[in-house]
Amino acid sequence: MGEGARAVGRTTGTVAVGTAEARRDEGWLPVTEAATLPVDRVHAALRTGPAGLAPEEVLRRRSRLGANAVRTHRVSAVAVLVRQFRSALLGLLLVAATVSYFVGERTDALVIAVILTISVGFGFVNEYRAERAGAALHERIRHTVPVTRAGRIEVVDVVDLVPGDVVRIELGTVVPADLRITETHRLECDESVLTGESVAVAKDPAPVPAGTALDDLASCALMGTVVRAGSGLGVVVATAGHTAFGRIAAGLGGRQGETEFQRGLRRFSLMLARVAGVLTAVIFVINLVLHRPVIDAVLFSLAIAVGITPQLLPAIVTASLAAGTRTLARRRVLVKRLVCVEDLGNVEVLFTDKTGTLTDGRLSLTETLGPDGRPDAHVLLAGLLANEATTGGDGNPMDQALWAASGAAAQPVAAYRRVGLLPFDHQRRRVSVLVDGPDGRMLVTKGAAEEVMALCRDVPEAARRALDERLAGGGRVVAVAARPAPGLTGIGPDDERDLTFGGLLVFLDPPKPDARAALDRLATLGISVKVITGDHPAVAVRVCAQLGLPVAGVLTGAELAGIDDAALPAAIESTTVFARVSPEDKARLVHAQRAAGRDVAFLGDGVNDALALHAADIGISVAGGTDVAKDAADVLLLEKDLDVLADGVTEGRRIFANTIKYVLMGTSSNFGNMFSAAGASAFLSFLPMLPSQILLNNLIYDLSQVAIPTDRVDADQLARPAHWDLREIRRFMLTFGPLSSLFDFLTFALLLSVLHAGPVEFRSGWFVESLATQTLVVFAIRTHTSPFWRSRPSRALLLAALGAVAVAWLIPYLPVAGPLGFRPLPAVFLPVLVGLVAAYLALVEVTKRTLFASSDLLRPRRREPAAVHRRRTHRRAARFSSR
Ligand SMILES: Nc1ncnc2c1ncn2[C@@H]1O[C@H](COP(=O)(O)OP(=O)(O)OP(=O)(O)O)[C@@H](O)[C@H]1O
Ligand SMILES: [Mg+2]
Repeated sequence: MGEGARAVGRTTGTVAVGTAEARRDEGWLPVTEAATLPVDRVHAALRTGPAGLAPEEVLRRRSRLGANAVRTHRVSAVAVLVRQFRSALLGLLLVAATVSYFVGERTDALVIAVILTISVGFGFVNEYRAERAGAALHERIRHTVPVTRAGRIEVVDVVDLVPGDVVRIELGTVVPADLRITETHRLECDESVLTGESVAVAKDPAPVPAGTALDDLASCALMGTVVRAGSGLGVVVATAGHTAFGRIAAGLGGRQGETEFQRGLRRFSLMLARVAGVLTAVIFVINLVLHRPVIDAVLFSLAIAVGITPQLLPAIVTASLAAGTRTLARRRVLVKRLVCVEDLGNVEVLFTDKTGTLTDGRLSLTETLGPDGRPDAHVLLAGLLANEATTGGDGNPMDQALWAASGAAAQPVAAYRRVGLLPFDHQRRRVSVLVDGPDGRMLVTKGAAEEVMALCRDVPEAARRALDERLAGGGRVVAVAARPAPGLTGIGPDDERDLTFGGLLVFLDPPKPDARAALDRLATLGISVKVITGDHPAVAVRVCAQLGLPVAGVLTGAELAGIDDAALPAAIESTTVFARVSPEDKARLVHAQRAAGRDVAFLGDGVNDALALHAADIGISVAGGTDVAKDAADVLLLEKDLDVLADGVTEGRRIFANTIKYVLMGTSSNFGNMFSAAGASAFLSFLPMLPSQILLNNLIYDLSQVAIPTDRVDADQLARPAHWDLREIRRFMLTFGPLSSLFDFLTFALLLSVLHAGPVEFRSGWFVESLATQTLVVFAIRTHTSPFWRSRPSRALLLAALGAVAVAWLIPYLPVAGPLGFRPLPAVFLPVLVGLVAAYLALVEVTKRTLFASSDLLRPRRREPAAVHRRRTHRRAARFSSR
């Protein structure tokens, strides 16, 4: 058990029995109690202060209370091994084989033991490697937060937080522990992960009355929730399992959440297990009625059950996902968790920002226009004054571009002294400064052109015309404006009024040439791309036109405000460009799309994108993006490029398509064969296959399947996301299963009546036939194309399937044939078997056409709200994971 899990375990007891004093002795406070205390009492109780803890004290608390983790990603070989035996079937089989060993059937029991050992070892290696890959992903990802310790601000891994730490949180931050708020600047948190309530909760340092419920704790920020607006400072009062979030996460199980693939497989396995259970009971009874030895009957029926249940499947899916993450890493796409590959495959709608994705992202100043709409170098001065960057190259891209402009050095910036700043924010979309200069004290504003114009007393018609022209040409334009401000000492948003229009700054950010091809690729993947930007609609529309992205409709933030939640999904459906939107709008759009049942990806790199990144099914950011965005994202692109994103989607869908191949194999011949063996045992005077032979058959079959993840996938199976549908799978089973059995009985009839086979020949012949039908059927069902040879399988799959048949054919000639109960087949068997297998495959091929044509295996899924919530909690919890 990891430290986090241990902390969780220990807490549950403490919370139940501990007194407030006892908790203080341990060095933490329940958030409900801390919320009622004044800040200085909280500081005193936790022996901390505004300057934070000393490093030695942090270490002491860390070792006493453990990591601030609710998950562990330590891989324990022992745990993986134990899990291999968790199947009751294997246990029963081992017991039965042991009994059989002592009762007399020594060789058979030994053979069973050997085969089981190989199977278990194989499952172990697969699963262990996949788990290691998953853990390696977690090792590489760090979620950090700025913390004040011993008076200095340092960036600390969230799992290293201890009670008493002083933490700064801002827009988009996931609150890293239960915090008692000490200072706020319009701080609001989205606590829906805990309460299910999506309305943001305003925070304030004042204590709340005793007995206040968790969802009303205005003086605290709760672990796992997201800062929806503003910023603040808080002191950690409780970590890990001592928090409400920690308890919820523990309730979901300490391990990482199951993926939809895995859940689908588990249900599928369960379905097969039920069938196997019934079958086993029936065979057992039949064999008893026929007075066969009990132990033989037990072993035979258990072996059949093992043959039907797909033990290896979950491990193989995890291994495929792990291989997928490696493939993507080579394309410079980093996923934070294995499940992300699967989520990428599910994407139906992509919201993307404009700058850097559709455009180059390198802004350069091209024109400065005066109020008369004509070039005017003087306008640049205002741009340099209302500017948060310095010549050193920090600040936002637009401000940097102004400093980099050719005329910048010549501007008399030095003649002005800044006395106040109202920083840029994505809601206001402007920045203002207060400067003292040759004309006295001035307020200078720079921001979104039409919005700044609206604050001006009077804007010349020529300037408006110039703006419209530049926007239509795809230029990014901001306006500058100013007014004298004698006596003003600081600026608030209300001071940005009665301005005198100063001019326009026009920037060029040309479309990315290769974005066009990437957009086409996303379209063939059935993904609808929507552009979401804080920029002017005309600019976004222009870029779309240049890249060939058809624009169905345009909505601005102001228009969105007038659309209620019920009407929003329809509005989104008919819109391609969302412009002049705020960070909140971005998140609201994502929420609405998800609520309408679509799988949403959001691509963005700014602080203003963090909320939407959290809200999306899969958040994607860029290596060069802001820390908050990178922290919020599930996937990081090392290069901001839509094409690699298309790779990610393809990879996710490829893995799913290949997983379905296993399932269809399992439900067709494999199931049919086991069913036939069971049936045959009722009317034959001997067992149609020995238990050890069934297990060997199953082992070879399993081994041949390992090549499936390498298989090629037809384009039609990649064209849209696919989801599990158990009913469809059952339909396959009820069609292909009996079809396979039909051929088995034909084989039995031929073996017995025409070839006069005795028990040993019968088993040898059927061993080969059953393995050939089980493994070769993959070529027919791996593709919807007919005839199947028009779609080429991967070489590894071809070799594995043919190899399995060859091995089955060879075994009777090997020295092990004796102990295994086989004998070489007479020459006439060969053409007969070849004919049977060919006829079987032909029939599968014909049946598959009708089955695939009417199949809805690719049906879009309906999502249960509870599952969505659970998934989000798992995802949030994954960021608090330690070894
Ligand atoms: N440094 C700045 N000073 C003044 N105004 C700015 C500045 N940066 C951006 N703006 C204005 O605010 C608008 C929105 O910018 P913001 O960065 O919020 O957009 P965004 O959603 O990130 O857009 P994109 O899709 O281009 O990344 C810009 O179109 C511009 O008009
Ligand atoms: Mg941006």
